[in-house]
Amino acid sequence: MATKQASKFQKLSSRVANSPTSSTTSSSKQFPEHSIDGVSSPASSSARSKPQFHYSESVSVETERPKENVTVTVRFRPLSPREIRQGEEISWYADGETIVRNERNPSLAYAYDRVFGPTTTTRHVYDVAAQHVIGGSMEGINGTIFAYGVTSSGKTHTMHGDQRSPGIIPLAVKDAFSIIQEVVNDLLNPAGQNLRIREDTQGTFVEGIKEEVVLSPAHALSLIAAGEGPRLKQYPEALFASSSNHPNHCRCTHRASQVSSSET
Ligand SMILES: Nc1ncnc2c1ncn2[C@@H]1O[C@H](COP(=O)(O)OP(=O)(O)OP(=O)(O)O)[C@@H](O)[C@H]1O
Repeated sequence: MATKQASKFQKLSSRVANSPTSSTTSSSKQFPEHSIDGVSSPASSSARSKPQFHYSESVSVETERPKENVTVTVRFRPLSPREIRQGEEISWYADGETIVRNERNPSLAYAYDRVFGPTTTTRHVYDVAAQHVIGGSMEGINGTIFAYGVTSSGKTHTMHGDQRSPGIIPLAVKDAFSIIQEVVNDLLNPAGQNLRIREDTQGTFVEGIKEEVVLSPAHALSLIAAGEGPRLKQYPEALFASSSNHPNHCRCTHRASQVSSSET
């Protein structure tokens, strides 16, 4: 097919930095330099893109976390009405779930962790390529998701979206809050239910939460034990399984001098 202009596509990268105890062994596969999917790679003639050298085993990202720490996902957008009017045609397309191929020269192809065609919804892109980063961050694993691409390639559409089709950022925020359930109950004070998390110049705090000054390890452990009682009453399943209703003990450490100065 004759082409006038490469179709717009943008890349979504997600990075999950493993915790120090996690293995950093890579599962990536090295292409023979001149071959992707049995065809010649642009890597042999140009250094335009690096990702063609590596791709993960991977279409399994939908069901399990990718084994790579850094994954690169490509999303094509459809041609806009204006581009169609101007007679522009698609020159790169998604060939399956991991290959981007050139229409004019089919031997020109790049492989990525995941490739989405123009009919894919943002929700699907999120579920496959981003959700695991949010889940990981809830478990304490640092993660970054960012989009890059030429102007008008669809970065804003993918990351921010709109009311009708929310982007990765609102979907991630919603997910994060549904994971932690938005509810903070004070386990040391039965009256302290559904407390608000607030912020002031000193930092983030839970409004109205009961604070205890602990003076010894035994005192601290007795308070933790006291908090376990109401939690098990509220969430008996916590006895048997790990749940998202984790007791979060606010640890406020003051140096002795600060405590005494605040008492005077
Ligand atoms: N997957 C998609 N499906 C339908 N329309 C899309 C898609 N991606 C982008 N668009 C549309 O294409 C146009 C350009 O997209 P967008 O503004 O997101 O690009 P951008 O990469 O953020 O551009 P810039 O870098 O100039 O800010 C917008 O009108 C947007 O609605």
